[in-house]
Amino acid sequence: MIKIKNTLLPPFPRLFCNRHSNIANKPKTLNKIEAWQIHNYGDLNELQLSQMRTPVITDPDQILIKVEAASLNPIDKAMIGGYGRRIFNLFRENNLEFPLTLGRDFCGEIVEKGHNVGRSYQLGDKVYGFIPLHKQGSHSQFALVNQNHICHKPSHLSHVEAASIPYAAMTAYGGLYIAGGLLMKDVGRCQILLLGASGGVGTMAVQLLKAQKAKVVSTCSADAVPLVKALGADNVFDYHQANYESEVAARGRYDVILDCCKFGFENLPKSWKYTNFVNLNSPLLVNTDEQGLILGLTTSAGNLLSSNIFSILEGRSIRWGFFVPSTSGFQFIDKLVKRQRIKPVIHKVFKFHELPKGLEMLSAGHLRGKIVVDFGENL
Ligand SMILES: NC(=O)C1=CN([C@@H]2O[C@H](COP(=O)(O)OP(=O)(O)OC[C@H]3O[C@@H](n4cnc5c(N)ncnc54)[C@H](OP(=O)(O)O)[C@@H]3O)[C@@H](O)[C@H]2O)C=CC1
Repeated sequence: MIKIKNTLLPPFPRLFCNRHSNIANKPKTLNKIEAWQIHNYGDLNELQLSQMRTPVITDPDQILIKVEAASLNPIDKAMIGGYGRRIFNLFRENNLEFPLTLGRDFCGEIVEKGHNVGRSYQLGDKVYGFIPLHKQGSHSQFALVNQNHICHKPSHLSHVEAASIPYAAMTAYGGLYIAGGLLMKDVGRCQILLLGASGGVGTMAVQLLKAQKAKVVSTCSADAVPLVKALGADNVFDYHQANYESEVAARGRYDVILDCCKFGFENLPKSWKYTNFVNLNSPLLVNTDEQGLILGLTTSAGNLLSSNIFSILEGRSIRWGFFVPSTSGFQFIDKLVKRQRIKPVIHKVFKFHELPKGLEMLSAGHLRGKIVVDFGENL
């Protein structure tokens, strides 16, 4: 059931937005926009549809977006449970932890901009992009974003399609290119193994790699094999089949194995040869949440070191991959999207007021691409 909570925040001074605003696109009552927020950590029941003031630009690089669509990501559900709170709270503006708006990417329209934002972004422009984890998110009718974290919406995509891409693609980029080291390599000569290629991150990773002519071997469930093949993967193996481990091993050495399904380094068959194994579910944030910053960081460093001790001797390394809010990374992805080398893969679309249903579906797993929330004309 939808719960509505009134959380009218005190207005901040309008320091940086001066004349760059498009009042016509704002809601009639500025004090009453809606956002999905949590007021405590817990389970999905903590999520409430709150009424709040339209966010106000406080940084000259900020842009106010009227959000038209936003995707759902596993991190949204994890953050409802308090995941990452110790580290993210270090960077939150005004130490404002609650109410917390989730949502890490979006597509929408520029309605206001700070005075550092140049002519390349005009009021009324349609853009898509991402929001770093320590910021208030995009599951809100209006959201503040940084001009370095957006690009113009590709004209061939709908707002729902465009919103499905940024966070998942940037996680694939962070895992493969930054943690996996592909930035330093001739990707066309690399062979990559994607574990869990059917999900949000996996479907982006396949397309990113194929756009650069890498050899891509991937695993997924039987029903997703046609999808992953259609995205371009060279070999796709159903991980429920008894012989899949030997089939994967038979393809030879992998420059990177990207784990998009919590497979775990410790569960890798000995027969799989690789240079870098990238885990997208590092224990870093869980350790700091549970043990505090110093002990958590120390434990995490110990975890990483111990899993690497024998690996390094054998010429391979275990790494942690993350979503990285990289401007150049997003520009790289945007180019591939605009050349139609990366296409959106959407599992299901929910309306704004149905967002918790989307998170329930996400929690149940077995996704084939992204769940996206369409904000529609509900302002
Ligand atoms: N560190 C970071 O910054 C980030 C980390 N992540 C993490 O990355 C992972 C991927 O995220 P995302 O793609 O959004 O998640 P999804 O839930 O969209 O995708 C996971 C996919 O893996 C499949 N799968 C499950 N088990 C296996 C298996 N043993 N072998 C092969 N495929 C399997 C699932 O389908 P099926 O079960 O039907 O086979 C599903 O399609 C998540 O664990 C997430 O927590 C995501 C974003 C950022």
